[in-house]
Amino acid sequence: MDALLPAIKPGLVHSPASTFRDHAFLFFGSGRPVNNSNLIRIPKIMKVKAVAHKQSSTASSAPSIDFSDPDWKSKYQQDFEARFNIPHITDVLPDAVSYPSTFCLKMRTPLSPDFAERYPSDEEWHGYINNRDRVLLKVIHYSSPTSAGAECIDPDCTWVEQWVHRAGPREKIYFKPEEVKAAIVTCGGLCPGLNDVIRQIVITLEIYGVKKIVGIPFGYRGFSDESLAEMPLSRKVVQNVHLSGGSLLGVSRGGPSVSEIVDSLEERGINMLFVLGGNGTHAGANAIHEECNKRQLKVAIVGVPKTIDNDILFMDKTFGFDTAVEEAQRAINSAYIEAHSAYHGIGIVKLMGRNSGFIAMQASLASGQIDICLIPEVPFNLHGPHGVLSHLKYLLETKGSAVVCVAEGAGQDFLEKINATDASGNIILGDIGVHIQQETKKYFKGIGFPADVKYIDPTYMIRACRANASDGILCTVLGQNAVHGAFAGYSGITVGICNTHYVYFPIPEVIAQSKVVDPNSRMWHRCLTSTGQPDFV
Ligand SMILES: Nc1ncnc2c1ncn2[C@@H]1O[C@H](COP(=O)(O)OP(=O)(O)OP(=O)(O)O)[C@@H](O)[C@H]1O
Ligand SMILES: O=P(O)(O)OC[C@H]1O[C@](O)(CO)[C@@H](O)[C@@H]1O
Ligand SMILES: [Mg+2]
Repeated sequence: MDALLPAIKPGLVHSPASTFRDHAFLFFGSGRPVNNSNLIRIPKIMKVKAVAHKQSSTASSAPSIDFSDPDWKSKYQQDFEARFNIPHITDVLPDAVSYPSTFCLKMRTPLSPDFAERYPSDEEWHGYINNRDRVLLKVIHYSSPTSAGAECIDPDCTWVEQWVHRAGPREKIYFKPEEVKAAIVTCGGLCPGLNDVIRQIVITLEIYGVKKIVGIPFGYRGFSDESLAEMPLSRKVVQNVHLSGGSLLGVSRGGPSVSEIVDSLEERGINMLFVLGGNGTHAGANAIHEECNKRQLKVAIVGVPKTIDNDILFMDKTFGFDTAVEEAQRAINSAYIEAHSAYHGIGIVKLMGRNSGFIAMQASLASGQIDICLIPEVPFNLHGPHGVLSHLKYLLETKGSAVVCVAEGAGQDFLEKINATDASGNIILGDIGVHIQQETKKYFKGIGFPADVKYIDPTYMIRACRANASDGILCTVLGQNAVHGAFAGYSGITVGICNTHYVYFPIPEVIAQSKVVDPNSRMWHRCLTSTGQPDFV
């Protein structure tokens, strides 16, 4: 162990929970920023917007783990269990009554005479999830902090099991279907699969026996804008909505305050709210959940993470991401063909990804046509002997053409700050794609080296399409599980896929930071292997 120490750069790392529960942990590993972990070093590039600064944080005064304490591991695990505990309506309403579930897996049809009264409660086989079922959050046991991508809690990289709650239907439900008014709202930007999730939520609610289901139009705005009427939803209404992209309900950024939203929930008699959105939307959902608790309302608030950026912590992926990556292939292939067919052709493609380079990285990997992939997490120079431009010259000299894929959040330091935010408080970014295009043209003109530069920005095309099959399945499972979570009485939770299993997370844990690409991960290394690009610093 001692021999390893010089290679280890421990940093004080705040876990996502530290934002909420005054904890911090030492991180041992390669010393590079890590992500997708319960141990997070906050990278410099992180643009933490309203999500984080609207939450209270006392993390800076947090204690760290004392590894000389022989019980540190069990204390860590207890803390973890507490952090990932999922809030339940009985936490604030201890007298809330439960009922046998009306979700019956053996029911042939909701109208079948055999099962008109649902399954008898003494039925042995039921297919329900036990509340104590758990899923392992981390499945790799790194034997050393120097293992690629290692995420270690202590200097010995001790194996610490971290369990999260398994999603699915429970035997006991806390809402009588006939007393439920469920609402669905879609917020933030578009994402392939929104309609698939809406559809599955409606279908599953009906299977439980819910009759009152409505859509709130245009995101949170729909709660306050009186000109926007609720949209009644049923299996019939949503039957084919997944065949097109976008959101049946519409989306928006910004909107009313949390207390206005909860006033509106009360006025409308909504006691189940399904919130589809990204980090910002989930921050809102959690605040709505807390406000409902404060008012002692029996309301279940359940999120479904939506983002093509794939920037939500702890999840294998978010719905829409796969489709966006797939759609990006068209743009990359066009850039490749243009570049390849031109004399000294250079194709540049900009892809979405405000804080995270997942789309750019995966699209580059998938296409096999990218020579240079630039993401927000990995600093680079454009100019200078090790810069992107001189590598482009080398590529033109050796291969005759080159293709660059750049994430929208990359290289923001090169651009003048716009100092503006959108309606939700997200920082408006400068256009790195146009900047690289201009600098590339200038550079080759300056050195008198012919180069034919073509720029493609498929921005909205990669998210305004319908979900592919893989995302369609993910949306189906997430949508169904969202309803199971609400009926089971959980609130302030979100659903996710974790090591291929489906789980519930408490919302604050997944939005504490944006998930980012770990420059020390195997996946980024694979991307570098595939492109063959050098370091640009
Ligand atoms: N910290 C917050 N507290 C309460 N509401 C918030 C917060 N941050 C954002 N919201 C609200 O959530 C909604 C969506 O936020 P935002 O526009 O940031 O999209 P998002 O959910 O992060 O999705 P995307 O990935 O498309 O950006 C907006 O209506 C916004 O007002
Ligand atoms: O133009 P809009 O709708 O604000 O959305 C743009 C943003 O949406 C996202 O796709 C998802 O958050 C970001 O990558 C991008 O910056
Ligand atoms: Mg966001």
